[in-house]
Formats: sequence, structure tokens, C-alpha cells
Amino acid sequence: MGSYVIALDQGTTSSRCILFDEQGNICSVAQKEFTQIFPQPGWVEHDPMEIWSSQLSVTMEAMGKIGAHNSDIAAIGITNQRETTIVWDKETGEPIYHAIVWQCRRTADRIERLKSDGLESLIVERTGLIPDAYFSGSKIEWILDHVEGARERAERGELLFGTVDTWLIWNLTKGCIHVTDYTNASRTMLFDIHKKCWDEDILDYFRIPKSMLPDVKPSSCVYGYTSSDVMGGKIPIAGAAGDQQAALFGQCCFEAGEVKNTYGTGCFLLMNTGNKAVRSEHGLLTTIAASDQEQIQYALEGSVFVAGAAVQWLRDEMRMVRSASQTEEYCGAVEDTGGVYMVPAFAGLGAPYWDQYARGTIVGVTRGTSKEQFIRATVESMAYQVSDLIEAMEQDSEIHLKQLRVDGGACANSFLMQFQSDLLNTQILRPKCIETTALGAAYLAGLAVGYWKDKEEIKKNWKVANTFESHMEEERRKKLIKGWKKAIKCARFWSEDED
Ligand SMILES: Nc1ncnc2c1ncn2[C@@H]1O[C@H](COP(=O)(O)OP(=O)(O)O)[C@@H](O)[C@H]1O
Ligand SMILES: O=P(O)(O)OC[C@H](O)CO
Repeated sequence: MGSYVIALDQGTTSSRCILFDEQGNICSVAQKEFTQIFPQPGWVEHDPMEIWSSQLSVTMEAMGKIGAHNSDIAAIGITNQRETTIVWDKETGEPIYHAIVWQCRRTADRIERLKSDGLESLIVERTGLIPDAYFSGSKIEWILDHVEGARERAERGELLFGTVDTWLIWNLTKGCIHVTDYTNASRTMLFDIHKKCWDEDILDYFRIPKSMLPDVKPSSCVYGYTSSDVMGGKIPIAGAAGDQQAALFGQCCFEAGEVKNTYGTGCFLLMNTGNKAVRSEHGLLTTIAASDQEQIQYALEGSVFVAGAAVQWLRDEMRMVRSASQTEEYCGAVEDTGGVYMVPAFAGLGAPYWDQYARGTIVGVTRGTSKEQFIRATVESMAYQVSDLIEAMEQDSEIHLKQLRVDGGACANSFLMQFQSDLLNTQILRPKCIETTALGAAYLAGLAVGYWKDKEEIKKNWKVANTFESHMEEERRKKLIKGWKKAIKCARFWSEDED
């Protein structure tokens, strides 16, 4: 058995590879940002070949850094930005269009049509999702309708669809394996999460041939082996999960009621609900959680489209900070935002509002508003959005959350974590390893090949690094949240009547 498990963490903004040892320590890491393509306002694309080449190059780099050879690797686990849609030619392996990214709003009107066609409740019942342009279904249809000859080719069985996990496995195996796992399938809006199969009625509605779709397997199993031409040897690909489900697993939230929140490009709050698919009454999604067993586990999820991405916007478009981490210093330089709120609804609003037409909004600005306050309002917007999610989750589960496990790039910001704890009146636990997405994928792969014996062994690796306790008075908390709800009202429906 090799000494390390590799996690390929293909995120929205970067491709990353991490080598973990048995204690869950990071032994080597390499990361590369890749191009974000914005062809029109509200549209987001990636180049699938760049996704693949960046992922392969960081894998080689991470292995090279510690001189690891193929024989040192026990297994590979894959975790990925979910919903992002790629369609390629079965023979040549060439994508027929760019990857349409989860954040892309191009099919928003199509989803409105789906609702007026009366399909909303069927989608909710079978897929656990709330119809939205976020998911893969309408993106596949868009590609088939807009790329010349695509629909005919798809009907002839010449095209394949995959989310990013599927695309990576296809390339790692040199076109031998076309597969996805339950967690990724559950984000397509085409998968019946109760019957565990592609839903024929939804496929018919979007006119998507079933032959395009990958086989669906558990998150922890040997899907196949890397091609020697690609990796120089055969390594088992033994785990795959959407990044948020992988993070839930990496945080060791194995029991029903356990919750984590990831602060990355977006924010994703997931609660394990065990073998029960809980239906939300408050705008959350029912989704499949990663599991090391055949039997499916479910989760309730709150998805926020723009979180850390708003900080990138401060850096790249507003040019107010040189780095994301510099925001912490600016936030600490002022007492408060002076009543300024920023709602980063750049791509509409996800949970719990599901408003495709909301847009970014800044309110409460006065002549005295400073740059520091503007930055602080942007950072605070992450915490407010999570507080909306927690409110919905507490209403659905009737449990007051006493603790929240956090991870993702932006959870390194201690100002944000303290403000989050204050706003929620909840203890925040930041673990030693905040690369829990990658760790979750590694655990899923390692369990499948016996690198780790069971979840009990894995649990011992989870350790807290920092705890944040709430210090805010109830009255102030209430006042701040009231202001946020007012700001949300201003952002909603903004672009509804645009052409
Ligand atoms: N110290 C920080 N303060 C605020 N935001 C941060 C900080 N560090 C990183 N971020 C934000 O976190 C995101 C990166 O987190 P990561 O988990 O790597 O994202 P992803 O997996 O979505 O690509 C970026 O959007 C970045 O702006
Ligand atoms: O790339 P991330 O970490 O922001 O995650 C993206 C999500 O999977 C989208 O659903």
C-alpha cells in the first residue's frame, strides 16, 4: 500500500492537488488559478481543456515536490465544483463548447418557462432541488440547442455529458470510463434522489438523450485506474464527491444533525440528515451526502452563490485590496460599517431567496463612508448570507445550532469568523486542517482501498485549531440583521424586466 492518498480538488477558481498521509496531514500541495471567462453579463464559462491541464500539472507538481512516485500513492480521490457542465465528443474527447459554470445565469428565463410549464413540484419532489439555472439540466439543453448539430450528434450517441468529476475521470483513464458519483448526479436536476436513477420524465422534457449521461456509483469505490500514458502508472481512482459533500465528509459530520459551512467562492451550509431525505419548507435543497457505504445518506443544503468571490471582486475589479487576506486588516480598522450593507447578488440570490433576478446592491452609503467600511460591509455580507441559511435550517430542523464547523479559503479571516459567531450567537470551530474538501475526497478514496479502516479511525484526525465565541449583545444583533433584511429587499427582482 502506498504512503499517501492524493486528492484532486478542482474548484471554481483554481485546481489544487494535495497529498495526505494517514493522520490527515498535508504532505504536499500545489495549486493553480485558471481563466474565468465572462462572455456576457451574468454568463460564466471555463475552458475544459484548461481545467484538465491545470489539474494534471498541479498533480505532477505536488508529487514532484516530495519525490512521490506512482507506487507511493494508495489511491486518488476527486472533488469538484459541482453542476458545471461539459459536453464532449465520445471519439475525440474534444469538448464541443466551453464548460458552463454553476454560477452562469444564461438559462434563467428557461427556468421561468419550466415553472410556467408546471414542472416545479415534480422537480422538487424527485430531485430535491429548487428549479434554477444553477443546476446542470438547463445548461446541457442550452449546449444542445446552441452548438450547431449538437442535438443530432447527441441523439446519434456521439456526445457525452459530465460534471467536472466525470470529465477528470474520463481524461485520467484516457477515455475509458464515463462515470459520476451520487453526490454530483444529485446536482444535475436530472436525477431522482429517492429512486437513485436518471429521471426519464425530466430527460424527455429537456430532450436530453440518456446515452449522454454517465453511470452513477457510490462516492467511495474503485471507479477504475489511471492510464499509464497519463500518470506513468496505474493508480486506483477510488473516491469522488462534489466539493461541498466532500467537505461535509472531511469535517467528519457523519451523524445526522452535524453541520459544516464552507466559505469559498460561494458559501455552502450542509447538514447531514442521515438516511432521511428531509424536505425543506424554507428554501433549502435536499441533496445526497457522500458516504462510504452503498446505502445513501442525505443532506440539507443552503447554497450562496457569491461569498469569497465578492472579496475577489474587491481585489480585481474595485482594486481596493492587493490580496484577499488584506481585507482582515481593513475590517479591523473601523468600529463598524456605519450602516452600509453590501448584498453581493452578482449572480442572483440562491438560498433561501432563489431570486434569479436579484443583483449586487450597496445601501446606506453617506458622504462619510470610508473605503474600510466598504470593505468591511463586503466581508460582513458573507456572514449575513450564512445567517440567513442557518435561520432556514433551524426552522426546518427545529434545532438551535450550538456549534458550526467551518472551512474554505475565507474562513482564514478571523474577523469574519468572530463576526459570524456574534451574528449567529453560536460557537464557531475552525479545524486545524481547513482543506477539508480535499481531505474528504482523500478519505472517500482511502476507505475504498483500505488505506483507512473505517470512519472511527478517520474521526481521530479531526482537531480544532480555533474557537470563536459570541460577544455581541442581542439588541445589536437584532438591529444588524434587520438592516440586512432591508438591504436584501433592495437587491431583489432588480433585473427582472430587462431585455
Ligand atoms: N483571508 C481572507 N479573507 C476573505 N476572503 C478570503 C480570504 N482568503 C481567501 N478568501 C476568499 O476565499 C476564496 C477562495 O477560497 P477557496 O476555498 O480556495 O475557494 P474555491 O474552492 O471556491 O475556489 C476566494 O474567493 C477568496 O477571495
Ligand atoms: O468551487 P467552490 O468551492 O466555490 O464550490 C462550488 C460549488 O460546488 C457550487 O455548487
